[in-house]
Amino acid sequence: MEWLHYMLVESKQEFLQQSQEQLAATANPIVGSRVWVEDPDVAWIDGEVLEAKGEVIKVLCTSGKTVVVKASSIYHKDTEVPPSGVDDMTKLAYLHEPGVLDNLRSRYDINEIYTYTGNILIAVNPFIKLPHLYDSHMMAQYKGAAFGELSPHPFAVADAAYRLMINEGISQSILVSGESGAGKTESTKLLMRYLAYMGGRAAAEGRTVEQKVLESNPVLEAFGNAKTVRNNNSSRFGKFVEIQFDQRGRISGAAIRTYLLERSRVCQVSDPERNYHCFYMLCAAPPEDVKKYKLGDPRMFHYLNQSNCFELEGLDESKEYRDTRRAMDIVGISSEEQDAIFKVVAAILHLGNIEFAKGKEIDSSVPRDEKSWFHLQTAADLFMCDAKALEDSLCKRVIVTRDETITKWLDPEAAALSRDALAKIVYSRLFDWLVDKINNSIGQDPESKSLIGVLDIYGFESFKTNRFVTGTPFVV
Ligand SMILES: Nc1ncnc2c1ncn2[C@@H]1O[C@H](COP(=O)(O)OP(=O)(O)OP(=O)(O)O)[C@@H](O)[C@H]1O
Repeated sequence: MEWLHYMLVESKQEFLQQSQEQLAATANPIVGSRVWVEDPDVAWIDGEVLEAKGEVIKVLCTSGKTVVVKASSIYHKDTEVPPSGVDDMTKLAYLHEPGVLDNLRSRYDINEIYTYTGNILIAVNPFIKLPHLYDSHMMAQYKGAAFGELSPHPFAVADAAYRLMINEGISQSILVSGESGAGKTESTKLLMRYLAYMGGRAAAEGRTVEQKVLESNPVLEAFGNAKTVRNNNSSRFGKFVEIQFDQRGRISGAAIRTYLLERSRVCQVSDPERNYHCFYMLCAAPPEDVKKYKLGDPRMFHYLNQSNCFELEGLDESKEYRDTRRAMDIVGISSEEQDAIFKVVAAILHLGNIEFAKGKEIDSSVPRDEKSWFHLQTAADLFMCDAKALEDSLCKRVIVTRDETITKWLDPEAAALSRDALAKIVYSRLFDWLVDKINNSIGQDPESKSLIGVLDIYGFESFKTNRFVTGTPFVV
């Protein structure tokens, strides 16, 4: 039950207050009552209290095991819950962790992946396609239905936000939060699809704003997504999509704001993860492009071969390259601009292959061998800059004081760090440029009356030891 995510439409106050009151429900369990106790294998297991002596409680678990636990570590079990669970967890007598997880599991077992907690929607990732849940017939059903009248669904959340915006004239936001791989990006797309359905214009009016927003996804994913331990297509950036509406509630513009791109991934990848998708797809481009950018097998490149994962099951990188190019055409990135983008991507790979050795001066460095000189020259050609200037920027540091400018040599380790810093900054500028380009193509409406924002805050990973701080966890 680890793939959960939460969507919040309005205030979280009510939920927090209620859960705090109900957490206190464990006091004084009596003999014969049903309780939850922690279990090392299944997280929580239910059982019956056999003995209660002050703080010490003896419980006969449903697994047949008898355990002795502290009164403060057990939770009452709600025996009134139907076997298929409840569709809104505020209906549970006890809103504590074992109760919530048990209810989500009961619903998941009958293929109900969505559950409310008041106006929060909780989704459990099904990891299988459920097209019947998201078709136009389903959207028609949720249109105008009161929140809670139909089964829990992202369309109901989007519908409630849309109606509040129209009826009260106030802009709304929907927060999509959860751990990596929980399904936030998929849910964000569903929310946008529904908002497009409600506020969309007729197809006869040409390519619509909502089409453009959805069409920009493959471009953003190629440059901002990567395979992680949890998710083969993990978004490594946060995204706030702002859909703007006119007086009549029709979509009039949109903007995508991105933040916190995980820059360290450009030059540091751990097994079995991968770098950003665009690097691998460029290595699998048609031979003329591979030749033009002096690329080849991804195993040749330091920024890719720190991990042993190069391919993704079921993914044809050369097709991904063609699809990304096509998506770039659609969002209005010209073929000259596309060439410039991929030159930068290739240059970063060459940059990563420059190694440094000690130079003649004390604590200085120079590219190590013929191979490093080749990659330096190629990176400079692709960046369209002078190779000597690039070498100096890696091997020297310029310090400007009030009175003078001092040039300091860097030793081989410092030069390698300076190379990685350049790769990261260039990549993140490229990403920002792409987002600007997409926004120009979608078009914002400075006159818009109100907007609905969808925040997809990317997943935090809960490892035993967190190597990188990848984002700020949200507490819902
Ligand atoms: N509603 C759904 N129906 C079917 N499959 C889903 C659904 N939601 C998620 N998935 C599956 O789970 C995978 C991971 O989902 P998604 O990329 O949306 O996660 P995420 O929370 O955005 O992760 P990250 O924070 O790492 O970007 C998807 O590629 C898809 O295969």
